[in-house]
Amino acid sequence: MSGREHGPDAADLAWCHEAVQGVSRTFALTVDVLEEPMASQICVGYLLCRVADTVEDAGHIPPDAQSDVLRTYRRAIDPDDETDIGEFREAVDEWLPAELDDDWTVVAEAPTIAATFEELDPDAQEAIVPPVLEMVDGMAMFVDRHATEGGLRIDDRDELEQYCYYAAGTVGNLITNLLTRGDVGEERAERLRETAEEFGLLLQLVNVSKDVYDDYTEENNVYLPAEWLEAEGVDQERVVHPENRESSARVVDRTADYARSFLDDAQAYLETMPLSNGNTLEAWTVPYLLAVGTLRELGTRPEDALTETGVKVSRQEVFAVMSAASDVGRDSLAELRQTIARTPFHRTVGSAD
Ligand SMILES: CC(C)=CCC/C(C)=C/CC/C(C)=C/COP(=O)(O)OP(=O)(O)O
Repeated sequence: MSGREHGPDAADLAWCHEAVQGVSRTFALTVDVLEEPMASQICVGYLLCRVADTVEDAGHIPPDAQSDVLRTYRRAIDPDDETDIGEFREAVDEWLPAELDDDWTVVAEAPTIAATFEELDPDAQEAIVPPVLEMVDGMAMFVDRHATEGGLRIDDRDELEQYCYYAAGTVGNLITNLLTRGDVGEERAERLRETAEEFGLLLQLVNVSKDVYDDYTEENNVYLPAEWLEAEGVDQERVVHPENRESSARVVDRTADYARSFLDDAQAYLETMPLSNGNTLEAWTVPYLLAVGTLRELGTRPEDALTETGVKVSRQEVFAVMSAASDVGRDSLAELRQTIARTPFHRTVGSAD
């Protein structure tokens, strides 16, 4: 391939940047504050992940078909396999909703994403492919495992951790592969490899804790472990039933606590990350601090994760965090984390700037 000389088609790359804005709050913010070439590499790498994630989350595709489509996608991404991305596009065609939302537009445009990917620097492609393949393998495995239940039903903490690894730990590895190209010392690279998965787990577990209602009602997935729900006397199928509100909320609490156990490793990652090839501290500090804020909100009203109300930090706080992250230094991360764990950040900002 002659990617090095030409680089991605400008219109396709611009489309990828626009697409990421519609599908992930985390990566919309992140890609915006990365510099080139990292911004485009993370953008395209994440879109490759997002195609698989949308197919996996699709409640309307029967598990057998879901798993077939995921495996076709895997073959199309694998450079050692002849399968063309066009075969995936054909396989998924019958499952595309009549009206394409942002997520399904990304699935339908998988050939554009793959073509853009193939024009990235070869070393970036090599960094991105293995974690994407691992993610797709894991997702296909989970779909097969829970085929008879029609949606995912996580059994216990180990299975929750395994799921979060495939959904987000692999993304942490993708980012780390990109960041550790070139001359990053071996010790530093090792530290990043030791904490990357945990960063992904933190973000995914925050999503699992706060999105219980939407995950169940829109995607027929229950990530709160059956074992933890049973200990509170709740059947997994009745996780969002009003009569179980208090008991399920205790499991939301427990899941949020589990997420908190990964905060130190995520912070260590931020403190270690090289700021080269267009990487910025700001890009990954924003999702980290927003996770801290979301965990604070979950701590005060876990029951909102079980209703349409949902749990999230306010827009004012998002803006305040983004603004603080734009000139954050590694040495102020610990203090910012402590502040946000206690109080919505926009209420403290006067003293912060
Ligand atoms: C080493 C390192 C930096 C690791 C972190 C890896 C990482 C960013 C993983 C993705 C986690 C995630 C939950 C994405 C989607 O969230 P979302 O809230 O954007 O998705 P949504 O908007 O679709 O809900």
